[in-house]
Amino acid sequence: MSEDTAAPAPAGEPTGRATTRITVAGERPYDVLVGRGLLGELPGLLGDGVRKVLVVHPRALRTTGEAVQEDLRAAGYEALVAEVPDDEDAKSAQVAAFCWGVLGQASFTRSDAVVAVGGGTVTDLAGFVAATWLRGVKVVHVPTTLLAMVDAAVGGKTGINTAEGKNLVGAFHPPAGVLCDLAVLESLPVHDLLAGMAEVVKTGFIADPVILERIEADPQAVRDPASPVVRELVERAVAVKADVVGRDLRDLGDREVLNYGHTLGHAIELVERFAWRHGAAVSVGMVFAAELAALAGRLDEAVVERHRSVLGSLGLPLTYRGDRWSQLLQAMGRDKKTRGDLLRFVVLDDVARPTRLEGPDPQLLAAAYASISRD
Ligand SMILES: NC(=O)c1ccc[n+]([C@@H]2O[C@H](COP(=O)([O-])OP(=O)(O)OC[C@H]3O[C@@H](n4cnc5c(N)ncnc54)[C@H](O)[C@@H]3O)[C@@H](O)[C@H]2O)c1
Ligand SMILES: O=C(O)C(=O)C[C@@H](O)[C@H](O)[C@H](O)COP(=O)(O)O
Ligand SMILES: [Zn+2]
Repeated sequence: MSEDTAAPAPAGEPTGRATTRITVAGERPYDVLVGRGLLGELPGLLGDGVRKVLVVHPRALRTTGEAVQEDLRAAGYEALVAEVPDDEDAKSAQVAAFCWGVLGQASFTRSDAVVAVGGGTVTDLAGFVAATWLRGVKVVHVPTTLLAMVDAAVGGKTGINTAEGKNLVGAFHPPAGVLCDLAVLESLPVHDLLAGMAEVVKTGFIADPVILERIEADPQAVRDPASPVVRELVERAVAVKADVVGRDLRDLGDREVLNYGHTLGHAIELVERFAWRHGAAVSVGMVFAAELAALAGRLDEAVVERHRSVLGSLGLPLTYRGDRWSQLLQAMGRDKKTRGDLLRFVVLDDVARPTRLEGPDPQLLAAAYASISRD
């Protein structure tokens, strides 16, 4: 992680700190910038040779999307916008086809680019559109939710949902750069900020316990997007993600740890027909994974309780409906970590010691579920 002064925070900004630059290694390394007032950095991340840019934004962020379009036009680009539905409705084959139509009508070539302005649903969709248009054009992400800054915009996993489940269609397509402008978090509803904190907590449990200590020290401070602790948490979580995806872009081994809590989490999202925020479902999924590891004799009960206390202090859910177990089991069978009939879970041996649990006994699974289920 390094600091630079390329885009100093405008006068009056609360932190007054320079921009932090976290480089993600890989075939084409790229930078994640964290700071305030970063939009001027967009042309630098787009790089040379780009003439046309499609700005993809959700309905709720029309003003922001159009402002980015205007900035790009002022910088000499031919900029278009594609407005997509809010929330998970953006991640569908129909919406991807709509974006391909816009790119086709405007004759986008391989040297042109896509810019995603939005939460994780929009970075996933726009990344997938960029991965598939002409078999791959540049994408730059401008994440506008905490979750997208710390997780979805970094690492090149892109995708859409199908009727059968989350992210079942997608591609690995790393961005050319990521701009995390913390000022945009100030309009984010607090429940969305806290949903993003679930993925921050995830990186704490799998790799960086200081994240957990910061939240435990002052759970109220993390509800204020202008607080220095939120910036530190963003930087720490991005650093964990950058390290993991820099070693294993294609999810062939190490990267699976980023799926902690997601086996049950994704199943809950499907059963809830995507009415739950991703982060909320992952919160329950992490408590489940912790209970499973404890029942398997791998994790101390104290660490299980630490899951409940950290996630609970953020107002995140810890339980789910007892009457949905068979539906959840069926959905978990389609998780990407499953091999044949063998369910596989990321579990912890301890904090920052992630491992895998393969093919757990069905009775163990049911017992772990009983410990998180409610009427
Ligand atoms: N590709 C990955 O590695 C990865 C990682 C984690 C999550 N994800 C995906 O990310 C998605 C969840 O992302 P999310 O939680 O950001 O949800 P989201 O994209 O649905 O955004 C949440 C809501 O906030 C609104 N919003 C966004 N920015 C705002 C702002 N600055 N001010 C006010 N409102 C704003 C959006 O319109 C939406 O209604 C899921 O589909 C999940 O699967 C992907
Ligand atoms: O980047 C990853 O790898 C992750 O698993 C991060 C998760 O937070 C994210 O939700 C991801 O989209 C899940 O991927 P999937 O492969 O289970 O669909
Ligand atoms: Zn996730």
